Amino acid sequence: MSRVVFSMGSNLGDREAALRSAIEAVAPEAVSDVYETPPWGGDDEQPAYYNIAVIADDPARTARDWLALGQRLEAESGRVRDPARPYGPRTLDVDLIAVWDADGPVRSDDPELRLPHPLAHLRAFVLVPWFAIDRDAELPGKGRVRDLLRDETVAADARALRRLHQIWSEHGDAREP
Ligand SMILES: Nc1ncnc2c1ncn2[C@@H]1O[C@H](COP(=O)(O)OP(=O)(O)OP(=O)(O)O)[C@@H](O)[C@H]1O
Ligand SMILES: Nc1nc2c(c(=O)[nH]1)N=C(CO)CN2
Repeated sequence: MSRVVFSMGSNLGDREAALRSAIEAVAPEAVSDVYETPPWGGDDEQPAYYNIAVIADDPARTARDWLALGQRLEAESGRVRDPARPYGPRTLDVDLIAVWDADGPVRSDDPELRLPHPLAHLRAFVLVPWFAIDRDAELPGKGRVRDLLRDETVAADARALRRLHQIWSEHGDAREP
């Protein structure tokens, strides 16, 4: 088995369409509503993001496969990287937050794939959508998402998020906003 939690974000172009294409490509088990979130990380001169959390399960895929899929989706969205702005605007960002295989949580220090994602516990735009689709969510090594959301800074950031609308339904009838 291989279960993955993705954080997906977009703040350039048609944000909704970029997220929809990515959702379709991963054949998810659960997808959060869309949240509008202020840019996190200090590069504030850019549009608000649309962020979602996505859970997918595919016994045939390894963590590396999920990474490759995410990177392909980013490229297909037309993402252009600006080395001068590591946290600059992007058409699509697909981050692997955590992956579990048959042996439990996958751990990796490889810069190409760090797991669990080393900054996830600090990011309300990751934790709030994830908690919304899994009340028992746990970030390996950091604890329950429910508890991580109680951190003062994370909680303050969480108050600045705006839940917008549903983007996917398990019955296959993803709704227009
Ligand atoms: N858990 C992970 N999920 C996605 N990419 C990762 C992960 N760990 C390492 N990477 C690597 O990070 C590199 C930079 O990715 P990207 O520019 O999208 O980072 P970012 O999303 O802007 O920043 P952050 O890693 O802080 O979320 C990629 O080349 C990828 O190989
Ligand atoms: N609100 C928000 N801020 C970000 C995001 C993101 O998806 N949403 N992604 C980043 C790099 O992964 C950096 N900052």
